[in-house]
Amino acid sequence: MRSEPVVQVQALVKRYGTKTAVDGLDLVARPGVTAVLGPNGAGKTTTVETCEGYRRPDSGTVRVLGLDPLRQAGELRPRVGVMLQSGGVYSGARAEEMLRHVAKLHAHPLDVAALIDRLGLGSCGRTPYRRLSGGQQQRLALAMAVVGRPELVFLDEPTAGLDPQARRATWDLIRDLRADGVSVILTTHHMDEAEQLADDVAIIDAGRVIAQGSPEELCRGGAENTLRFSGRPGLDVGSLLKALPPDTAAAELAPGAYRVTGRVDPQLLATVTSWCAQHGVMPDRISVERHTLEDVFLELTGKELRA
Ligand SMILES: Nc1ncnc2c1ncn2[C@@H]1O[C@H](COP(=O)(O)OP(=O)(O)OP(=O)(O)O)[C@@H](O)[C@H]1O
Repeated sequence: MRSEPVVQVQALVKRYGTKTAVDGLDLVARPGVTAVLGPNGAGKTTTVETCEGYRRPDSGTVRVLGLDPLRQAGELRPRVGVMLQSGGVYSGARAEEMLRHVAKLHAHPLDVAALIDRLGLGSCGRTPYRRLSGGQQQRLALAMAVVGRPELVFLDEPTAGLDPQARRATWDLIRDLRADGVSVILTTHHMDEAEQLADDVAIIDAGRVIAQGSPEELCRGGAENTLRFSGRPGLDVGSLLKALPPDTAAAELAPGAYRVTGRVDPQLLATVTSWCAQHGVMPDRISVERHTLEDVFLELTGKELRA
């Protein structure tokens, strides 16, 4: 994979009348899968549509594969796949015909039949677009975005409203794209999707990127994690605390149910189990609750992700 950024956005500002939708946004996406997360109205779609060349920045610069999406659109178009939420499709066209048509516009398209099968669209290949279900339309839009073997794909909420099976098929397809060296910019409302698929996550709020990093980095940088164990009631929690690093808390929440909060790393786990061994305690259950991306998001934005 090339290591130069696939998308570079600098100081992007985009206003709609008096409303500033994007407010000096900086974003660098490297090869791989980048998830763009943010609460409703944060400016995700506006940013992505500017990268796709559908919107003109009021100020700032946008480069996609090193090119200007407005001035170099002709050069960029065959190299980039875009999944449109809706529209742009003649409602009477049949699903398979449409996909074959898009495939023909590209020099080295994917195998259309295999892609149809892959996305579970086999039963509706001859169905006119307007008669497809919402989920089928969405999978077709995904197929149309990737069939040309682009170097980079923009996927705007690709699994919104899909059933679990279609969602898994979409995830598998995105993983395969990544393995083939295709970069993906993915906006999503699903934290688990970002955690599962993304090499890098950018959290957008009020028109700016407020945090960016791998899911692990973001979760590590966030608040404390929790370790729970159960043992006999009435253990000397004060003595356990003395064995633990400063800034760690420990408590017996209910008889025999203990909770340790702090930076839970392998060393801390080892300290707790060795303290138990020294005190003749056999913990019958021990668990670590990792801080999730959802927690980080909530802490940073103060908002729930879902609408
Ligand atoms: N065409 C438009 N005209 C006026 N205001 C707009 C337009 N498009 C978006 N906005 C406003 O700009 C802000 C950012 O919208 P945008 O769609 O980029 O956010 P988003 O993060 O994609 O939100 P969502 O998760 O709800 O899709 C919102 O306040 C929205 O209402």
